[in-house]
Amino acid sequence: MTENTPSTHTPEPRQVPDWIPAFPVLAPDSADLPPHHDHCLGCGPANPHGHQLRARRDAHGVHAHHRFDSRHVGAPAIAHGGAVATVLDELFGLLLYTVGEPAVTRHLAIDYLAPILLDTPYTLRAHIHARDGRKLHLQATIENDHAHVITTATALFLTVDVNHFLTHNTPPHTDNTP
Ligand SMILES: CCCCCCCCCCCCCC(=O)SCCNC(=O)CCNC(=O)[C@H](O)C(C)(C)COP(=O)(O)OP(=O)(O)OC[C@H]1O[C@@H](n2cnc3c(N)ncnc32)[C@H](O)[C@@H]1OP(=O)(O)O
Repeated sequence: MTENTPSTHTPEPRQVPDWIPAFPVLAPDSADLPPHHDHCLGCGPANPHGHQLRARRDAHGVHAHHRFDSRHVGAPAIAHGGAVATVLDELFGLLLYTVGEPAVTRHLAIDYLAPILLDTPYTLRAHIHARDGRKLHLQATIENDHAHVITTATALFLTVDVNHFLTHNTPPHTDNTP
């Protein structure tokens, strides 16, 4: 083609890589929600350093039963606050299956009302408190097995389009060696 020949090439629409998950709205049922991707720190089943959180939809939002273990220790026998934050952030991320759109954490606030003990069962719940355009105002709790709320969290997630995840155009890191 010479310099003066008009191009007849039609650009391909931007391809969405298959590692970008769809976010269908899933109905409440007894099935575990799909992970964001296999190596996601919060929910990826193939990430040995991750929390491998498994959550389900319910009438209000999502819930999960979870135990922190020795990988997440802060003070002896107590879960590290950052590990707790990761799991809450993840649970909020799984709420997106009630929204049907990708969104990311803009603000996360946590009240640690009592220590979370390792190797102890907890129930986590999250729901959408309000939506204002792109802004998703989210709330969550962690209860112990006496139904005492020992952690509360709020978050602002902002919906984003798929280009948000294509900025670096690389798939998630799948090599878990340091
Ligand atoms: C791997 C494959 C991908 C898988 C997808 C998985 C997804 C799920 C994964 C889940 C994993 C777990 C989850 C994770 O780990 S998600 C990972 C952690 N989060 C991030 O990396 C996000 C980083 N931040 C950004 O990229 C940008 O800041 C975003 C895109 C979020 C917003 O930048 P953008 O330029 O677009 O927005 P804006 O700044 O114009 O703000 C918009 C509006 O919001 C209002 N506002 C802002 N802040 C606050 C505040 N604090 N209180 C009240 N309001 C606030 C603001 O005034 C404005 O309002 P208005 O003027 O419009 O009225």
